[in-house]
Amino acid sequence: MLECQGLTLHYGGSQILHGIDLQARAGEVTCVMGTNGVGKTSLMKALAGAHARSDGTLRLDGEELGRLPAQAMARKGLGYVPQGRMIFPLLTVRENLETGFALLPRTERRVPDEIYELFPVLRDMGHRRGGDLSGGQQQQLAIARAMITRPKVLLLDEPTEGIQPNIIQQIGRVIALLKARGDVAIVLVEQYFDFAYGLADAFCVLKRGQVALAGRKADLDREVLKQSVSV
Ligand SMILES: Nc1ncnc2c1ncn2[C@@H]1O[C@H](COP(=O)(O)OP(=O)(O)OP(=O)(O)O)[C@@H](O)[C@H]1O
Repeated sequence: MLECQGLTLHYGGSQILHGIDLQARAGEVTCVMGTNGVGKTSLMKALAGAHARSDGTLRLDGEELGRLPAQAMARKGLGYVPQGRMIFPLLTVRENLETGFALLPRTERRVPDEIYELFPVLRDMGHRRGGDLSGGQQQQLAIARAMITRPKVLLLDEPTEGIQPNIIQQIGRVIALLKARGDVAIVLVEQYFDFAYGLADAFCVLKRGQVALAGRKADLDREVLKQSVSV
């Protein structure tokens, strides 16, 4: 389980996150929601070590994680799929996957069969350049690359952004399959309410850098939740 408490974050002099508490359990999807600019991406960056938090504690399976840089966070088990996917457009699909190897011991540097079972399109397109893939395929590649390091936590920042509605379902299926494995805690930033509601087990709604509403899906009223994330 990933637990953060009292997390704060600044960009220079401006404070963006004001004491966020969040828990994400293995085998569950914890959905971070909120309107544009409330700090969702900043929270993901802080969890991934992509931008250092200013304060607050972070624990993974009970182990306290200091303010580690992104590579060290990844080694600890935090897999991060940033907004915009950040795949390498000129590298092939296979090479993009292999960039995840840097974090693994030499003996474990191979793409597990399971990755291709989850994302068959990546096997078929192994020699194509990342930049030639569709948005949905790139998103699958970005998730697969994060899975190469066998993370305990998968941080997904708006995986449906800029993707055609029919492909969004494919992404949803992949997230549901990863959740069903039971060993990964998925933290999902998502704007599409129905998509998020279908996948989530728990919610954390942000407003101006603070938690406005949080809880388990079963304990939250759907309409109240929907209202809290609408503009
Ligand atoms: N590198 C940065 N330097 C300064 N301010 C930033 C930086 N990145 C984000 N911000 C500001 O921090 C606030 C929160 O941004 P953030 O991207 O975390 O929000 P968000 O909820 O993810 O928004 P969106 O839904 O639009 O992606 C915004 O006011 C944004 O302008």
